[in-house]
Amino acid sequence: MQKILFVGAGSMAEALIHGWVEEEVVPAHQLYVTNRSNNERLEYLQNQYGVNILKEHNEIYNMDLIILAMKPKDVKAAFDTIKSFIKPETAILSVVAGIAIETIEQGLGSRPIARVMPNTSAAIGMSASGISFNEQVTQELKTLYLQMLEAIGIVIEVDEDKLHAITALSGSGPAYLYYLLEAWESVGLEFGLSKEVVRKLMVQTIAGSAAMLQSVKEEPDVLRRKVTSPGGTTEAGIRALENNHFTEAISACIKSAEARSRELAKGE
Ligand SMILES: NC(=O)C1=CN([C@@H]2O[C@H](COP(=O)(O)OP(=O)(O)OC[C@H]3O[C@@H](n4cnc5c(N)ncnc54)[C@H](OP(=O)(O)O)[C@@H]3O)[C@@H](O)[C@H]2O)C=CC1
Ligand SMILES: O=C(O)[C@@H]1CCC=N1
Repeated sequence: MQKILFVGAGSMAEALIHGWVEEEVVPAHQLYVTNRSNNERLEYLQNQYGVNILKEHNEIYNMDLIILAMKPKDVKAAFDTIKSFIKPETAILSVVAGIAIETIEQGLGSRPIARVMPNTSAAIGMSASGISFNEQVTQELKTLYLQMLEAIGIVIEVDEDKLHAITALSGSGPAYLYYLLEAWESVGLEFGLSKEVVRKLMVQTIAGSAAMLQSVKEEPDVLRRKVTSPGGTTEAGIRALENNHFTEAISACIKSAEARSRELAKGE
């Protein structure tokens, strides 16, 4: 894989570039970026990570891998711009939520196509990614993709239909946790603690809980019960969550995201 082009240069492209360059998975000089119009953004990525800016569309012909990293609504326009410049052997890796392999085949022709659903923690080597392939992806190419994704976190191969669920769970997942932290932080401030202190406590609490789940190998409900003393503070807190329909809210959150991914697949 000598030359890799990101078509779309936003948050997700940057997270992957950051992770791959930092983890020395792909040298920056092999990475190229292009977008619709924001040249400043391309210059920022060039200055920050040492990647190349694609100068003209003819250069697309030299790419070994094209990573699709635009919003789902922009996919069609991007296909129209790039399709006549892509050579038949060039592989495609799409991070676009909801857009099916079949749609990419229709837009860019029959070729090796993989869909990956990473998350923005790829930037620090902590992505949780799901991946699916079409039949033209060789075992060698699969292995390469899995290595590239394992270098920036964990990766799980699934049937393409399950990517909707992975998008809803771990693709969008960081945003749910940041949203939780926003709420947590504002209560901490209400109690008169400094933002710095609350942040330190919450980050450590989340990291510690995740590490406990990973190392102690007990179910979340067992770990939860160990924190919850009868008649104590946690019990009071959990009761308030129940009274405010916490489980229903989380279930609705993830199911709405999954349903939205399916809508995106239909072009809605
Ligand atoms: N952000 C996330 O956490 C995750 C995102 N994804 C997926 O990654 C994709 C990108 O998301 P994100 O990075 O957040 O989006 P951003 O809005 O940050 O970036 C989108 C990029 O696409 C470019 N673009 C738009 N239209 C075209 C076009 N026709 N040709 C070339 N480039 C184009 C934009 O260029 P310009 O600025 O010039 O308009 C911009 O660089 C989405 O499909 C999303 O589903 C997947 C997993 C997680
Ligand atoms: O919100 C989105 O549609 C994308 C997909 C997963 C995370 N961000």
